Amino acid sequence: MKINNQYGIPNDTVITIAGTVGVGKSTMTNALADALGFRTSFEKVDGNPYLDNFYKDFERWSFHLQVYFLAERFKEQKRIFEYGGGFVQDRSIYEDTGIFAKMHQEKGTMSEIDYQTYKNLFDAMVMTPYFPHPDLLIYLEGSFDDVLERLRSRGRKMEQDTPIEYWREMYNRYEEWINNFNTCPVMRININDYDLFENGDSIEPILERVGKFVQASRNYIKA
Ligand SMILES: Nc1ncnc2c1ncn2[C@@H]1O[C@H](COP(=O)(O)OP(=O)(O)O)[C@@H](O)[C@H]1O
Ligand SMILES: Nc1ncnc2c1ncn2[C@H]1C[C@H](O)[C@@H](COP(=O)(O)O)O1
Repeated sequence: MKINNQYGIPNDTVITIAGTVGVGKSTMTNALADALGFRTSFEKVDGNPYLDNFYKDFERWSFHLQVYFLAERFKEQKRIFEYGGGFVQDRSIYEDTGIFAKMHQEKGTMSEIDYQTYKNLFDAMVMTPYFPHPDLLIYLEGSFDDVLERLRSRGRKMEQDTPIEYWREMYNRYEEWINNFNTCPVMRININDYDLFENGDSIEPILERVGKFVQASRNYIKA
């Protein structure tokens, strides 16, 4: 096991960043990958052939979008595996089903049949012993108002045009989801506890915590 950093984080570690839309996952992904010399895996928003249409008509496009995201994330998973790890990933695959697909099914914007088809596919591809889970899921959390402010400041039109209730519903679901998530180790970070723009050094304590988490979970697996 090779380690090229002072935090004791092995070079083959896979870290995934989870959290609601706009909370700061992409920014954190870049900061951690830069600090560790890791590769990044981003979800593509530009060039996503369904996303714009989805926001205009959930019922029509939710199944298509979920299948698209699943295929994209699975391809990324394969790439991560082929490189032998050393990645920071923007959004976990678990949020697709645990948050998005479930929410649309329960709100009636994805039919029960479509949801079951999607869920069967997801379980067959992901929830199997052959699918490598990340070493650590970093969950970013903050107040709803702070997240909304970030969403506004980012200014993606399709998200701005979506009613605030959508983001509130998602925010509440995220809190419940993370409290019950146990597929891989979780480290929670409050977005008020660091500032990657004004104080680049605030990544340091995060890296130290990541090192401790990864070592503890690898020792646990070995024992
Ligand atoms: N630590 C931070 N402090 C202040 N603003 C941030 C921070 N991280 C992200 N942002 C801003 O919040 C918005 C959403 O961040 P982003 O990383 O794109 O979120 P996500 O990937 O979770 O959707 C962007 O405008 C980004 O510049
Ligand atoms: N699985 C998904 N279903 C619906 N919408 C999704 C899914 N994954 C991501 N999205 C949307 C939400 C945002 O508008 C963009 C990008 O997400 P972000 O949290 O900003 O990285 O895609």
